[in-house]
Amino acid sequence: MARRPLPRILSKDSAQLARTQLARSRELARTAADSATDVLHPLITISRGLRRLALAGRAKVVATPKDKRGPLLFLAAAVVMAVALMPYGPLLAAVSLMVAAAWYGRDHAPAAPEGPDTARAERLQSLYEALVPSFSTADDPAPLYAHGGAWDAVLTEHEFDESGRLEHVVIRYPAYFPDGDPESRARVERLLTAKAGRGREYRFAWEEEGNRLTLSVLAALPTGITAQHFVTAPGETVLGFTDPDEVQRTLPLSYGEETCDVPPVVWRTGSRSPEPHLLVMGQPGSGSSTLLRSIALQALRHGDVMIVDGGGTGEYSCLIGREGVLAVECAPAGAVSGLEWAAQETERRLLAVNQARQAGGPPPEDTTRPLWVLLDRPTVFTHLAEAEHRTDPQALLQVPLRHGRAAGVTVVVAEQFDSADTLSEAIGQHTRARVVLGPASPQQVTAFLGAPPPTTPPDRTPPGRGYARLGSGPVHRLQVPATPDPYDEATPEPERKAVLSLLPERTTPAESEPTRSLEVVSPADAVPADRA
Ligand SMILES: Nc1ncnc2c1ncn2[C@@H]1O[C@H](COP(=O)(O)OP(=O)(O)OP(=O)(O)O)[C@@H](O)[C@H]1O
Repeated sequence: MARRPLPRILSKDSAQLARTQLARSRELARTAADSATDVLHPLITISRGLRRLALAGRAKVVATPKDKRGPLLFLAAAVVMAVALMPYGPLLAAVSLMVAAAWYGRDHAPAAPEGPDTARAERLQSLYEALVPSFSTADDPAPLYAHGGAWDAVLTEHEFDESGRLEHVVIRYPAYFPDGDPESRARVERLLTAKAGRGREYRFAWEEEGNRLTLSVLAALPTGITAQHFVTAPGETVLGFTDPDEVQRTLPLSYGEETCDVPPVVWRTGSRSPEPHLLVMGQPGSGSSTLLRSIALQALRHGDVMIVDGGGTGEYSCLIGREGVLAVECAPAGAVSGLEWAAQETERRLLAVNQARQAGGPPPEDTTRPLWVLLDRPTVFTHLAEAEHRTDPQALLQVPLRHGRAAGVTVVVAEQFDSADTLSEAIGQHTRARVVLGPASPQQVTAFLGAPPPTTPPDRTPPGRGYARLGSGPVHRLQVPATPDPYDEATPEPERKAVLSLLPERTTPAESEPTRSLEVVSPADAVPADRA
């Protein structure tokens, strides 16, 4: 299989990756050409001078009347003879010729003006002026920023795209600017976003030690990556894809005959994971069910999955009756019985593991297969439970959330922003891996992830686009792989095929399974006898 840096299908979407590589190669070629020119410059000047002298000599001969050419040639020959007979004559003649050639070979073209053209210089000046109120105080004796001051002392690097829009700029700011204060930073970032042009995504990098702020324009993340078999180790789940400079690792992805390497956001689960449970938050239609489906397909490679779907739209029906799928519950009673079983199973595993440890043995086999509990919109059941005075399924999550890590039980919850305050305290406390999808204000992202988004919000947020943060790590931009419901008629054929190819074998005959309605399997029936 041919491996190329980027397939065409991806390069449309991930122009950033391709552009970075192209820019690097261009930069390399330009540097090599510049170095060669520097080394060969004297030689080039002398040859140019010799050529000019030869042309001047020829022109002189042509301009001399024919009757005077004979004496002229005689005179020249006499001079050559005299020089040849003089001590060091040939050497001195050669040196003089080289000096004359070097003089005549000088480049007389006026040097190209350094720095940006007028329009660009005006933009930089306007950016500088806009920053004056933020980066100056009245009592600064030597302000870096002053009205009418020179922008080139503080905007130390700048790049524009072909259309003349600012693409990258490094800004020096005074040491007294409170760059540790989020509100002061946000004010400057808002201002720069407006001045550099809205409608694009910007990353701001504050270098507090050097008092430097770097603004860079980010290309959109690729949206064309479909669900596929990701090359990961057991215990690793790909949440989506991010910027190349954000993570050390890349994953090979296949597109028909081609492959390309894309940087993933990998979430590690299991007994050593510091972030054993995940909470996904977003607006309706932002792609949280799609992310849960993607996680379920990856989890089923090594473990068992139980799904509790409060949305009740049948988005997980493709998983019903598949090997490893213990239950897909979409009714309140089923959700409660499913989660009761999950809590008991967590306790059983915990006890068995503890007993085995005390006996000095390895964990029993029936505790090692990961169990995943995926809940889409659990607050719907909370609301119903309140109305009917029944058990709130969220209350049953306490044990899997608290002890799941040691028992190999992972909980993933997806909820919408408007129901966030109905989520239980245990969910808030124990879900240290977080994803926010769809349109969200910087304040919402900061409150949910515990850190501000590293980029300005995109103008248009496609489904599956957002931010991810694992524990106290950095906030990553994220694009979830397209993992649509294969039974949805609107799903494009290639994506439908991709998802169907990842589904495990059926354990119930296909005829008995409804195509589009939801079947509810009791976990007690579904769990294999040796694990029940
Ligand atoms: N990562 C993605 N790539 C491409 N399309 C996506 C992605 N995520 C979601 N979509 C599309 O966006 C639409 C909504 O997705 P999804 O149902 O997952 O959102 P949701 O947040 O669960 O919304 P709801 O709660 O209203 O069902 C679907 O048509 C889906 O195919």
